[in-house]
Amino acid sequence: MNRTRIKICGLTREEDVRTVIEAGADALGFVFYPESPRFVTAEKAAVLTSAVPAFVSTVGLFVNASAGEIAETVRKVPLSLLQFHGDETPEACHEAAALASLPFIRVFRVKPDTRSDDLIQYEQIYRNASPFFRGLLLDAWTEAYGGAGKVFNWSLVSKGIGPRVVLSGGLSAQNVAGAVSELRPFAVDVSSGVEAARGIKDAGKIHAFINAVRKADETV
Ligand SMILES: O=C(O)c1ccccc1N[C@@H]1O[C@H](COP(=O)(O)O)[C@@H](O)[C@H]1O
Repeated sequence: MNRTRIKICGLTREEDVRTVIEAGADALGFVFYPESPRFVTAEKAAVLTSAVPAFVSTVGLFVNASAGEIAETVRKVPLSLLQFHGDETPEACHEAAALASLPFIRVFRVKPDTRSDDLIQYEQIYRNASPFFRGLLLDAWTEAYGGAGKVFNWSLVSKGIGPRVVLSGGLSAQNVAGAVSELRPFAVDVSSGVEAARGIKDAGKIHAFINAVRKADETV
């Protein structure tokens, strides 16, 4: 049986962190992008991550932050992985990851004219640029960089999109099983689809999302 890894992103409250851990997510995401409604300061994230047990990952999401800013955050918050969700070049990702001594994933924001070859090329560029690179995260292209709850056209990417690909963009308990069976990503990542309001998670939606992934895992 496949076991799709699950990341729940955009956590801002201790009760939501507890719910996500109890529900069995593999990774928790914290948004260090000041323009996001889910933004948390490093000080707040340090409190939120203190409740995270061993073997559950903590992911720091950044949008066009400098290597120095990221290193400063990492000094205060125990993060396992960096997520670059802006326009960061391969060199910028490598510099920040090396300074922070942390691996990273890089977003590819899928547009209507994206082709499978574009993903393969992009993946190779980042892989060649840095030993800290751990894979691509696919999201729908939006002006706001991410967290918009927007689904991209999955048929633009091939089935079995890659051993390390993280799928995101408008996922929810309603559509995630289809995504897992259709694309077989290594992991799925959700923010808007498990919220009651921006930055406020909904425990029922979190449990429904994780149950839907686990049920789909039984069929692939
Ligand atoms: O969550 C945000 O506010 C955010 C801001 C800027 C860049 C990315 C952001 N979130 C990430 O976007 C994708 C898709 O989220 P959604 O499920 O469609 O809401 C996901 O990887 C979030 O981690």
